[in-house]
Amino acid sequence: MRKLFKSCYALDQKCYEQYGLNEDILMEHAARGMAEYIKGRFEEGASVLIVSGPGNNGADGIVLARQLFGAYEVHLYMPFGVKSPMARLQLERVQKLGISLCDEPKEADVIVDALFGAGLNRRLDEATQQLLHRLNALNGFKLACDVPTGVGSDGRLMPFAFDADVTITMGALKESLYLDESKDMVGEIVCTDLGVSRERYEDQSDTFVLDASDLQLPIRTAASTHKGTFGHAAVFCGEKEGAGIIAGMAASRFGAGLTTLIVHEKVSQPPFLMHTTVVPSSATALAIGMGLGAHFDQEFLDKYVIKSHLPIVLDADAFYSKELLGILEQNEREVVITPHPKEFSVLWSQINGEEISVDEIQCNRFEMVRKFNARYPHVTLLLKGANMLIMQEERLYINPLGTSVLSKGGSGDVLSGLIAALLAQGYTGLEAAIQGSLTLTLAAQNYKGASYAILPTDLIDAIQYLEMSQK
Ligand SMILES: NC(=O)C1=CN([C@@H]2O[C@H](COP(=O)(O)OP(=O)(O)OC[C@H]3O[C@@H](n4cnc5c(N)ncnc54)[C@H](OP(=O)(O)O)[C@@H]3O)[C@@H](O)[C@H]2O)[C@@H](O)CC1
Ligand SMILES: Nc1ncnc2c1ncn2[C@@H]1O[C@H](COP(=O)(O)OP(=O)(O)O)[C@@H](O)[C@H]1O
Repeated sequence: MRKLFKSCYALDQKCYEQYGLNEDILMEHAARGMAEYIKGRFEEGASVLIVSGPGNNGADGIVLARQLFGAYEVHLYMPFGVKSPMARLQLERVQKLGISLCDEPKEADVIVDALFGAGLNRRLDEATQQLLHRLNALNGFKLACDVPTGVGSDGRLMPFAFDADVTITMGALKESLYLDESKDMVGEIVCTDLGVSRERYEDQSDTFVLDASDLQLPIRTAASTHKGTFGHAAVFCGEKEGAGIIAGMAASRFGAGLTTLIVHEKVSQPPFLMHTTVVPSSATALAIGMGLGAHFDQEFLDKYVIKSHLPIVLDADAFYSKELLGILEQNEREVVITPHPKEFSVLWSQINGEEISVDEIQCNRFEMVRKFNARYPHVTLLLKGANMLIMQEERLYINPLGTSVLSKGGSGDVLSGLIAALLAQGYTGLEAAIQGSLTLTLAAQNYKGASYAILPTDLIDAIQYLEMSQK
């Protein structure tokens, strides 16, 4: 897993004050990171259009032009002139080298966006939007310097943004690159160092990006075991019984020794799942909310869910029930909640009486998750989305490994089942949420069918092969 930062301003300051570096050195390395990437992908002689803005993001682009000039066919386009002292200095240097500016953007093998980076501080005007439109329409490979123009430092997408194939980000990873809204624009994210190693550049952080290598499957190592060794997941099956059945199948596939569906009446579950009308005394974890509706009366929920001490996953319809949300106050219990943004909006209104739209949540995903955590630090919140956010006790993890393959009814039910399986096997809420989410996304990546075709059962099937694909 890698550290993530809101902004790199303080980290740059540390380079100046503690390591005696200066802007010039940092910039030279920023550009070198981009140059190395281009050299690794494109033969000498390839054409590179660099579109530079007036600030230090533009200055990075000008330095790149200098570093590539001679070996590559460099076109430097600077539609807004220079404003920052570093941009002015870098422009003087390239002019001495004989690089002249071009009058308009033109097709090239590589298109570099160095218009605005971390300093974007207001809406892009019409002319800049038009320019981005033109750049996005070019066929060349698109590289964004630090942050694609149009992705604000708070992660909000302007009406228009550069559509990068790769973003070479400077020094450390930034939160703005990992908002759902940015996911289509940033492309691959590559972090380059700025003259000191990543370890020396970065400070403490309580925010992390998860990698595939963080996956730890519930692999069985002991030999003298029986099914009770691996816990008993009890999954509530409500009005839409399919949701509970999918979650139960995922729980069984992910290693719960036993899985029981809690039902009112017989459901058409697969033969390896049991069903009962009460929670079995051997249960070690509960999952409730998927397709629940108003299936169980309050007395039943009170007895078997709210007054239970068992670790629990709350999902979907659970967020519409003030009584079930009372579980959030149970400080001694392992509680994982897995809302998607609409459910988070409902949850927020239930716990705070404050209405917040899905759009507002999506623009402020990190902030909203942190606000929730400030109130319920012991609860593990997993906010679903293109990049899932997971937070407990002031530590925030982001899983960027999901794909649109997962945008299909039932994927979230699989996730609840995976988390319930791990809770049943004794994982903490945080570990269960992290590992369940990694498993869901990696199973989706391993799916070999067409991107539109997956079924929740395909995801569940893919889980059995993760162990082999990890080796
Ligand atoms: N230690 C360092 O400094 C390092 C910095 N590095 C690089 O510097 C980048 C940050 O540079 P930066 O701070 O100069 O900001 P940048 O993104 O160029 O934008 C500011 C300029 O844009 C303008 N402007 C803003 N919004 C606008 C809008 N909507 N529409 C129009 N104009 C707008 C703004 O104008 P003003 O507000 O002053 O009127 C100002 O002129 C960073 O992303 C990285 O690439 C690396 O080299 C590593 C070391
Ligand atoms: N485009 C996407 N990229 C990454 N993950 C996605 C994408 N679309 C959906 N997901 C993931 O799939 C799951 C869908 O959950 P949810 O909407 O609750 O489904 P359901 O309730 O129908 O089972 C979530 O974990 C979400 O993060």
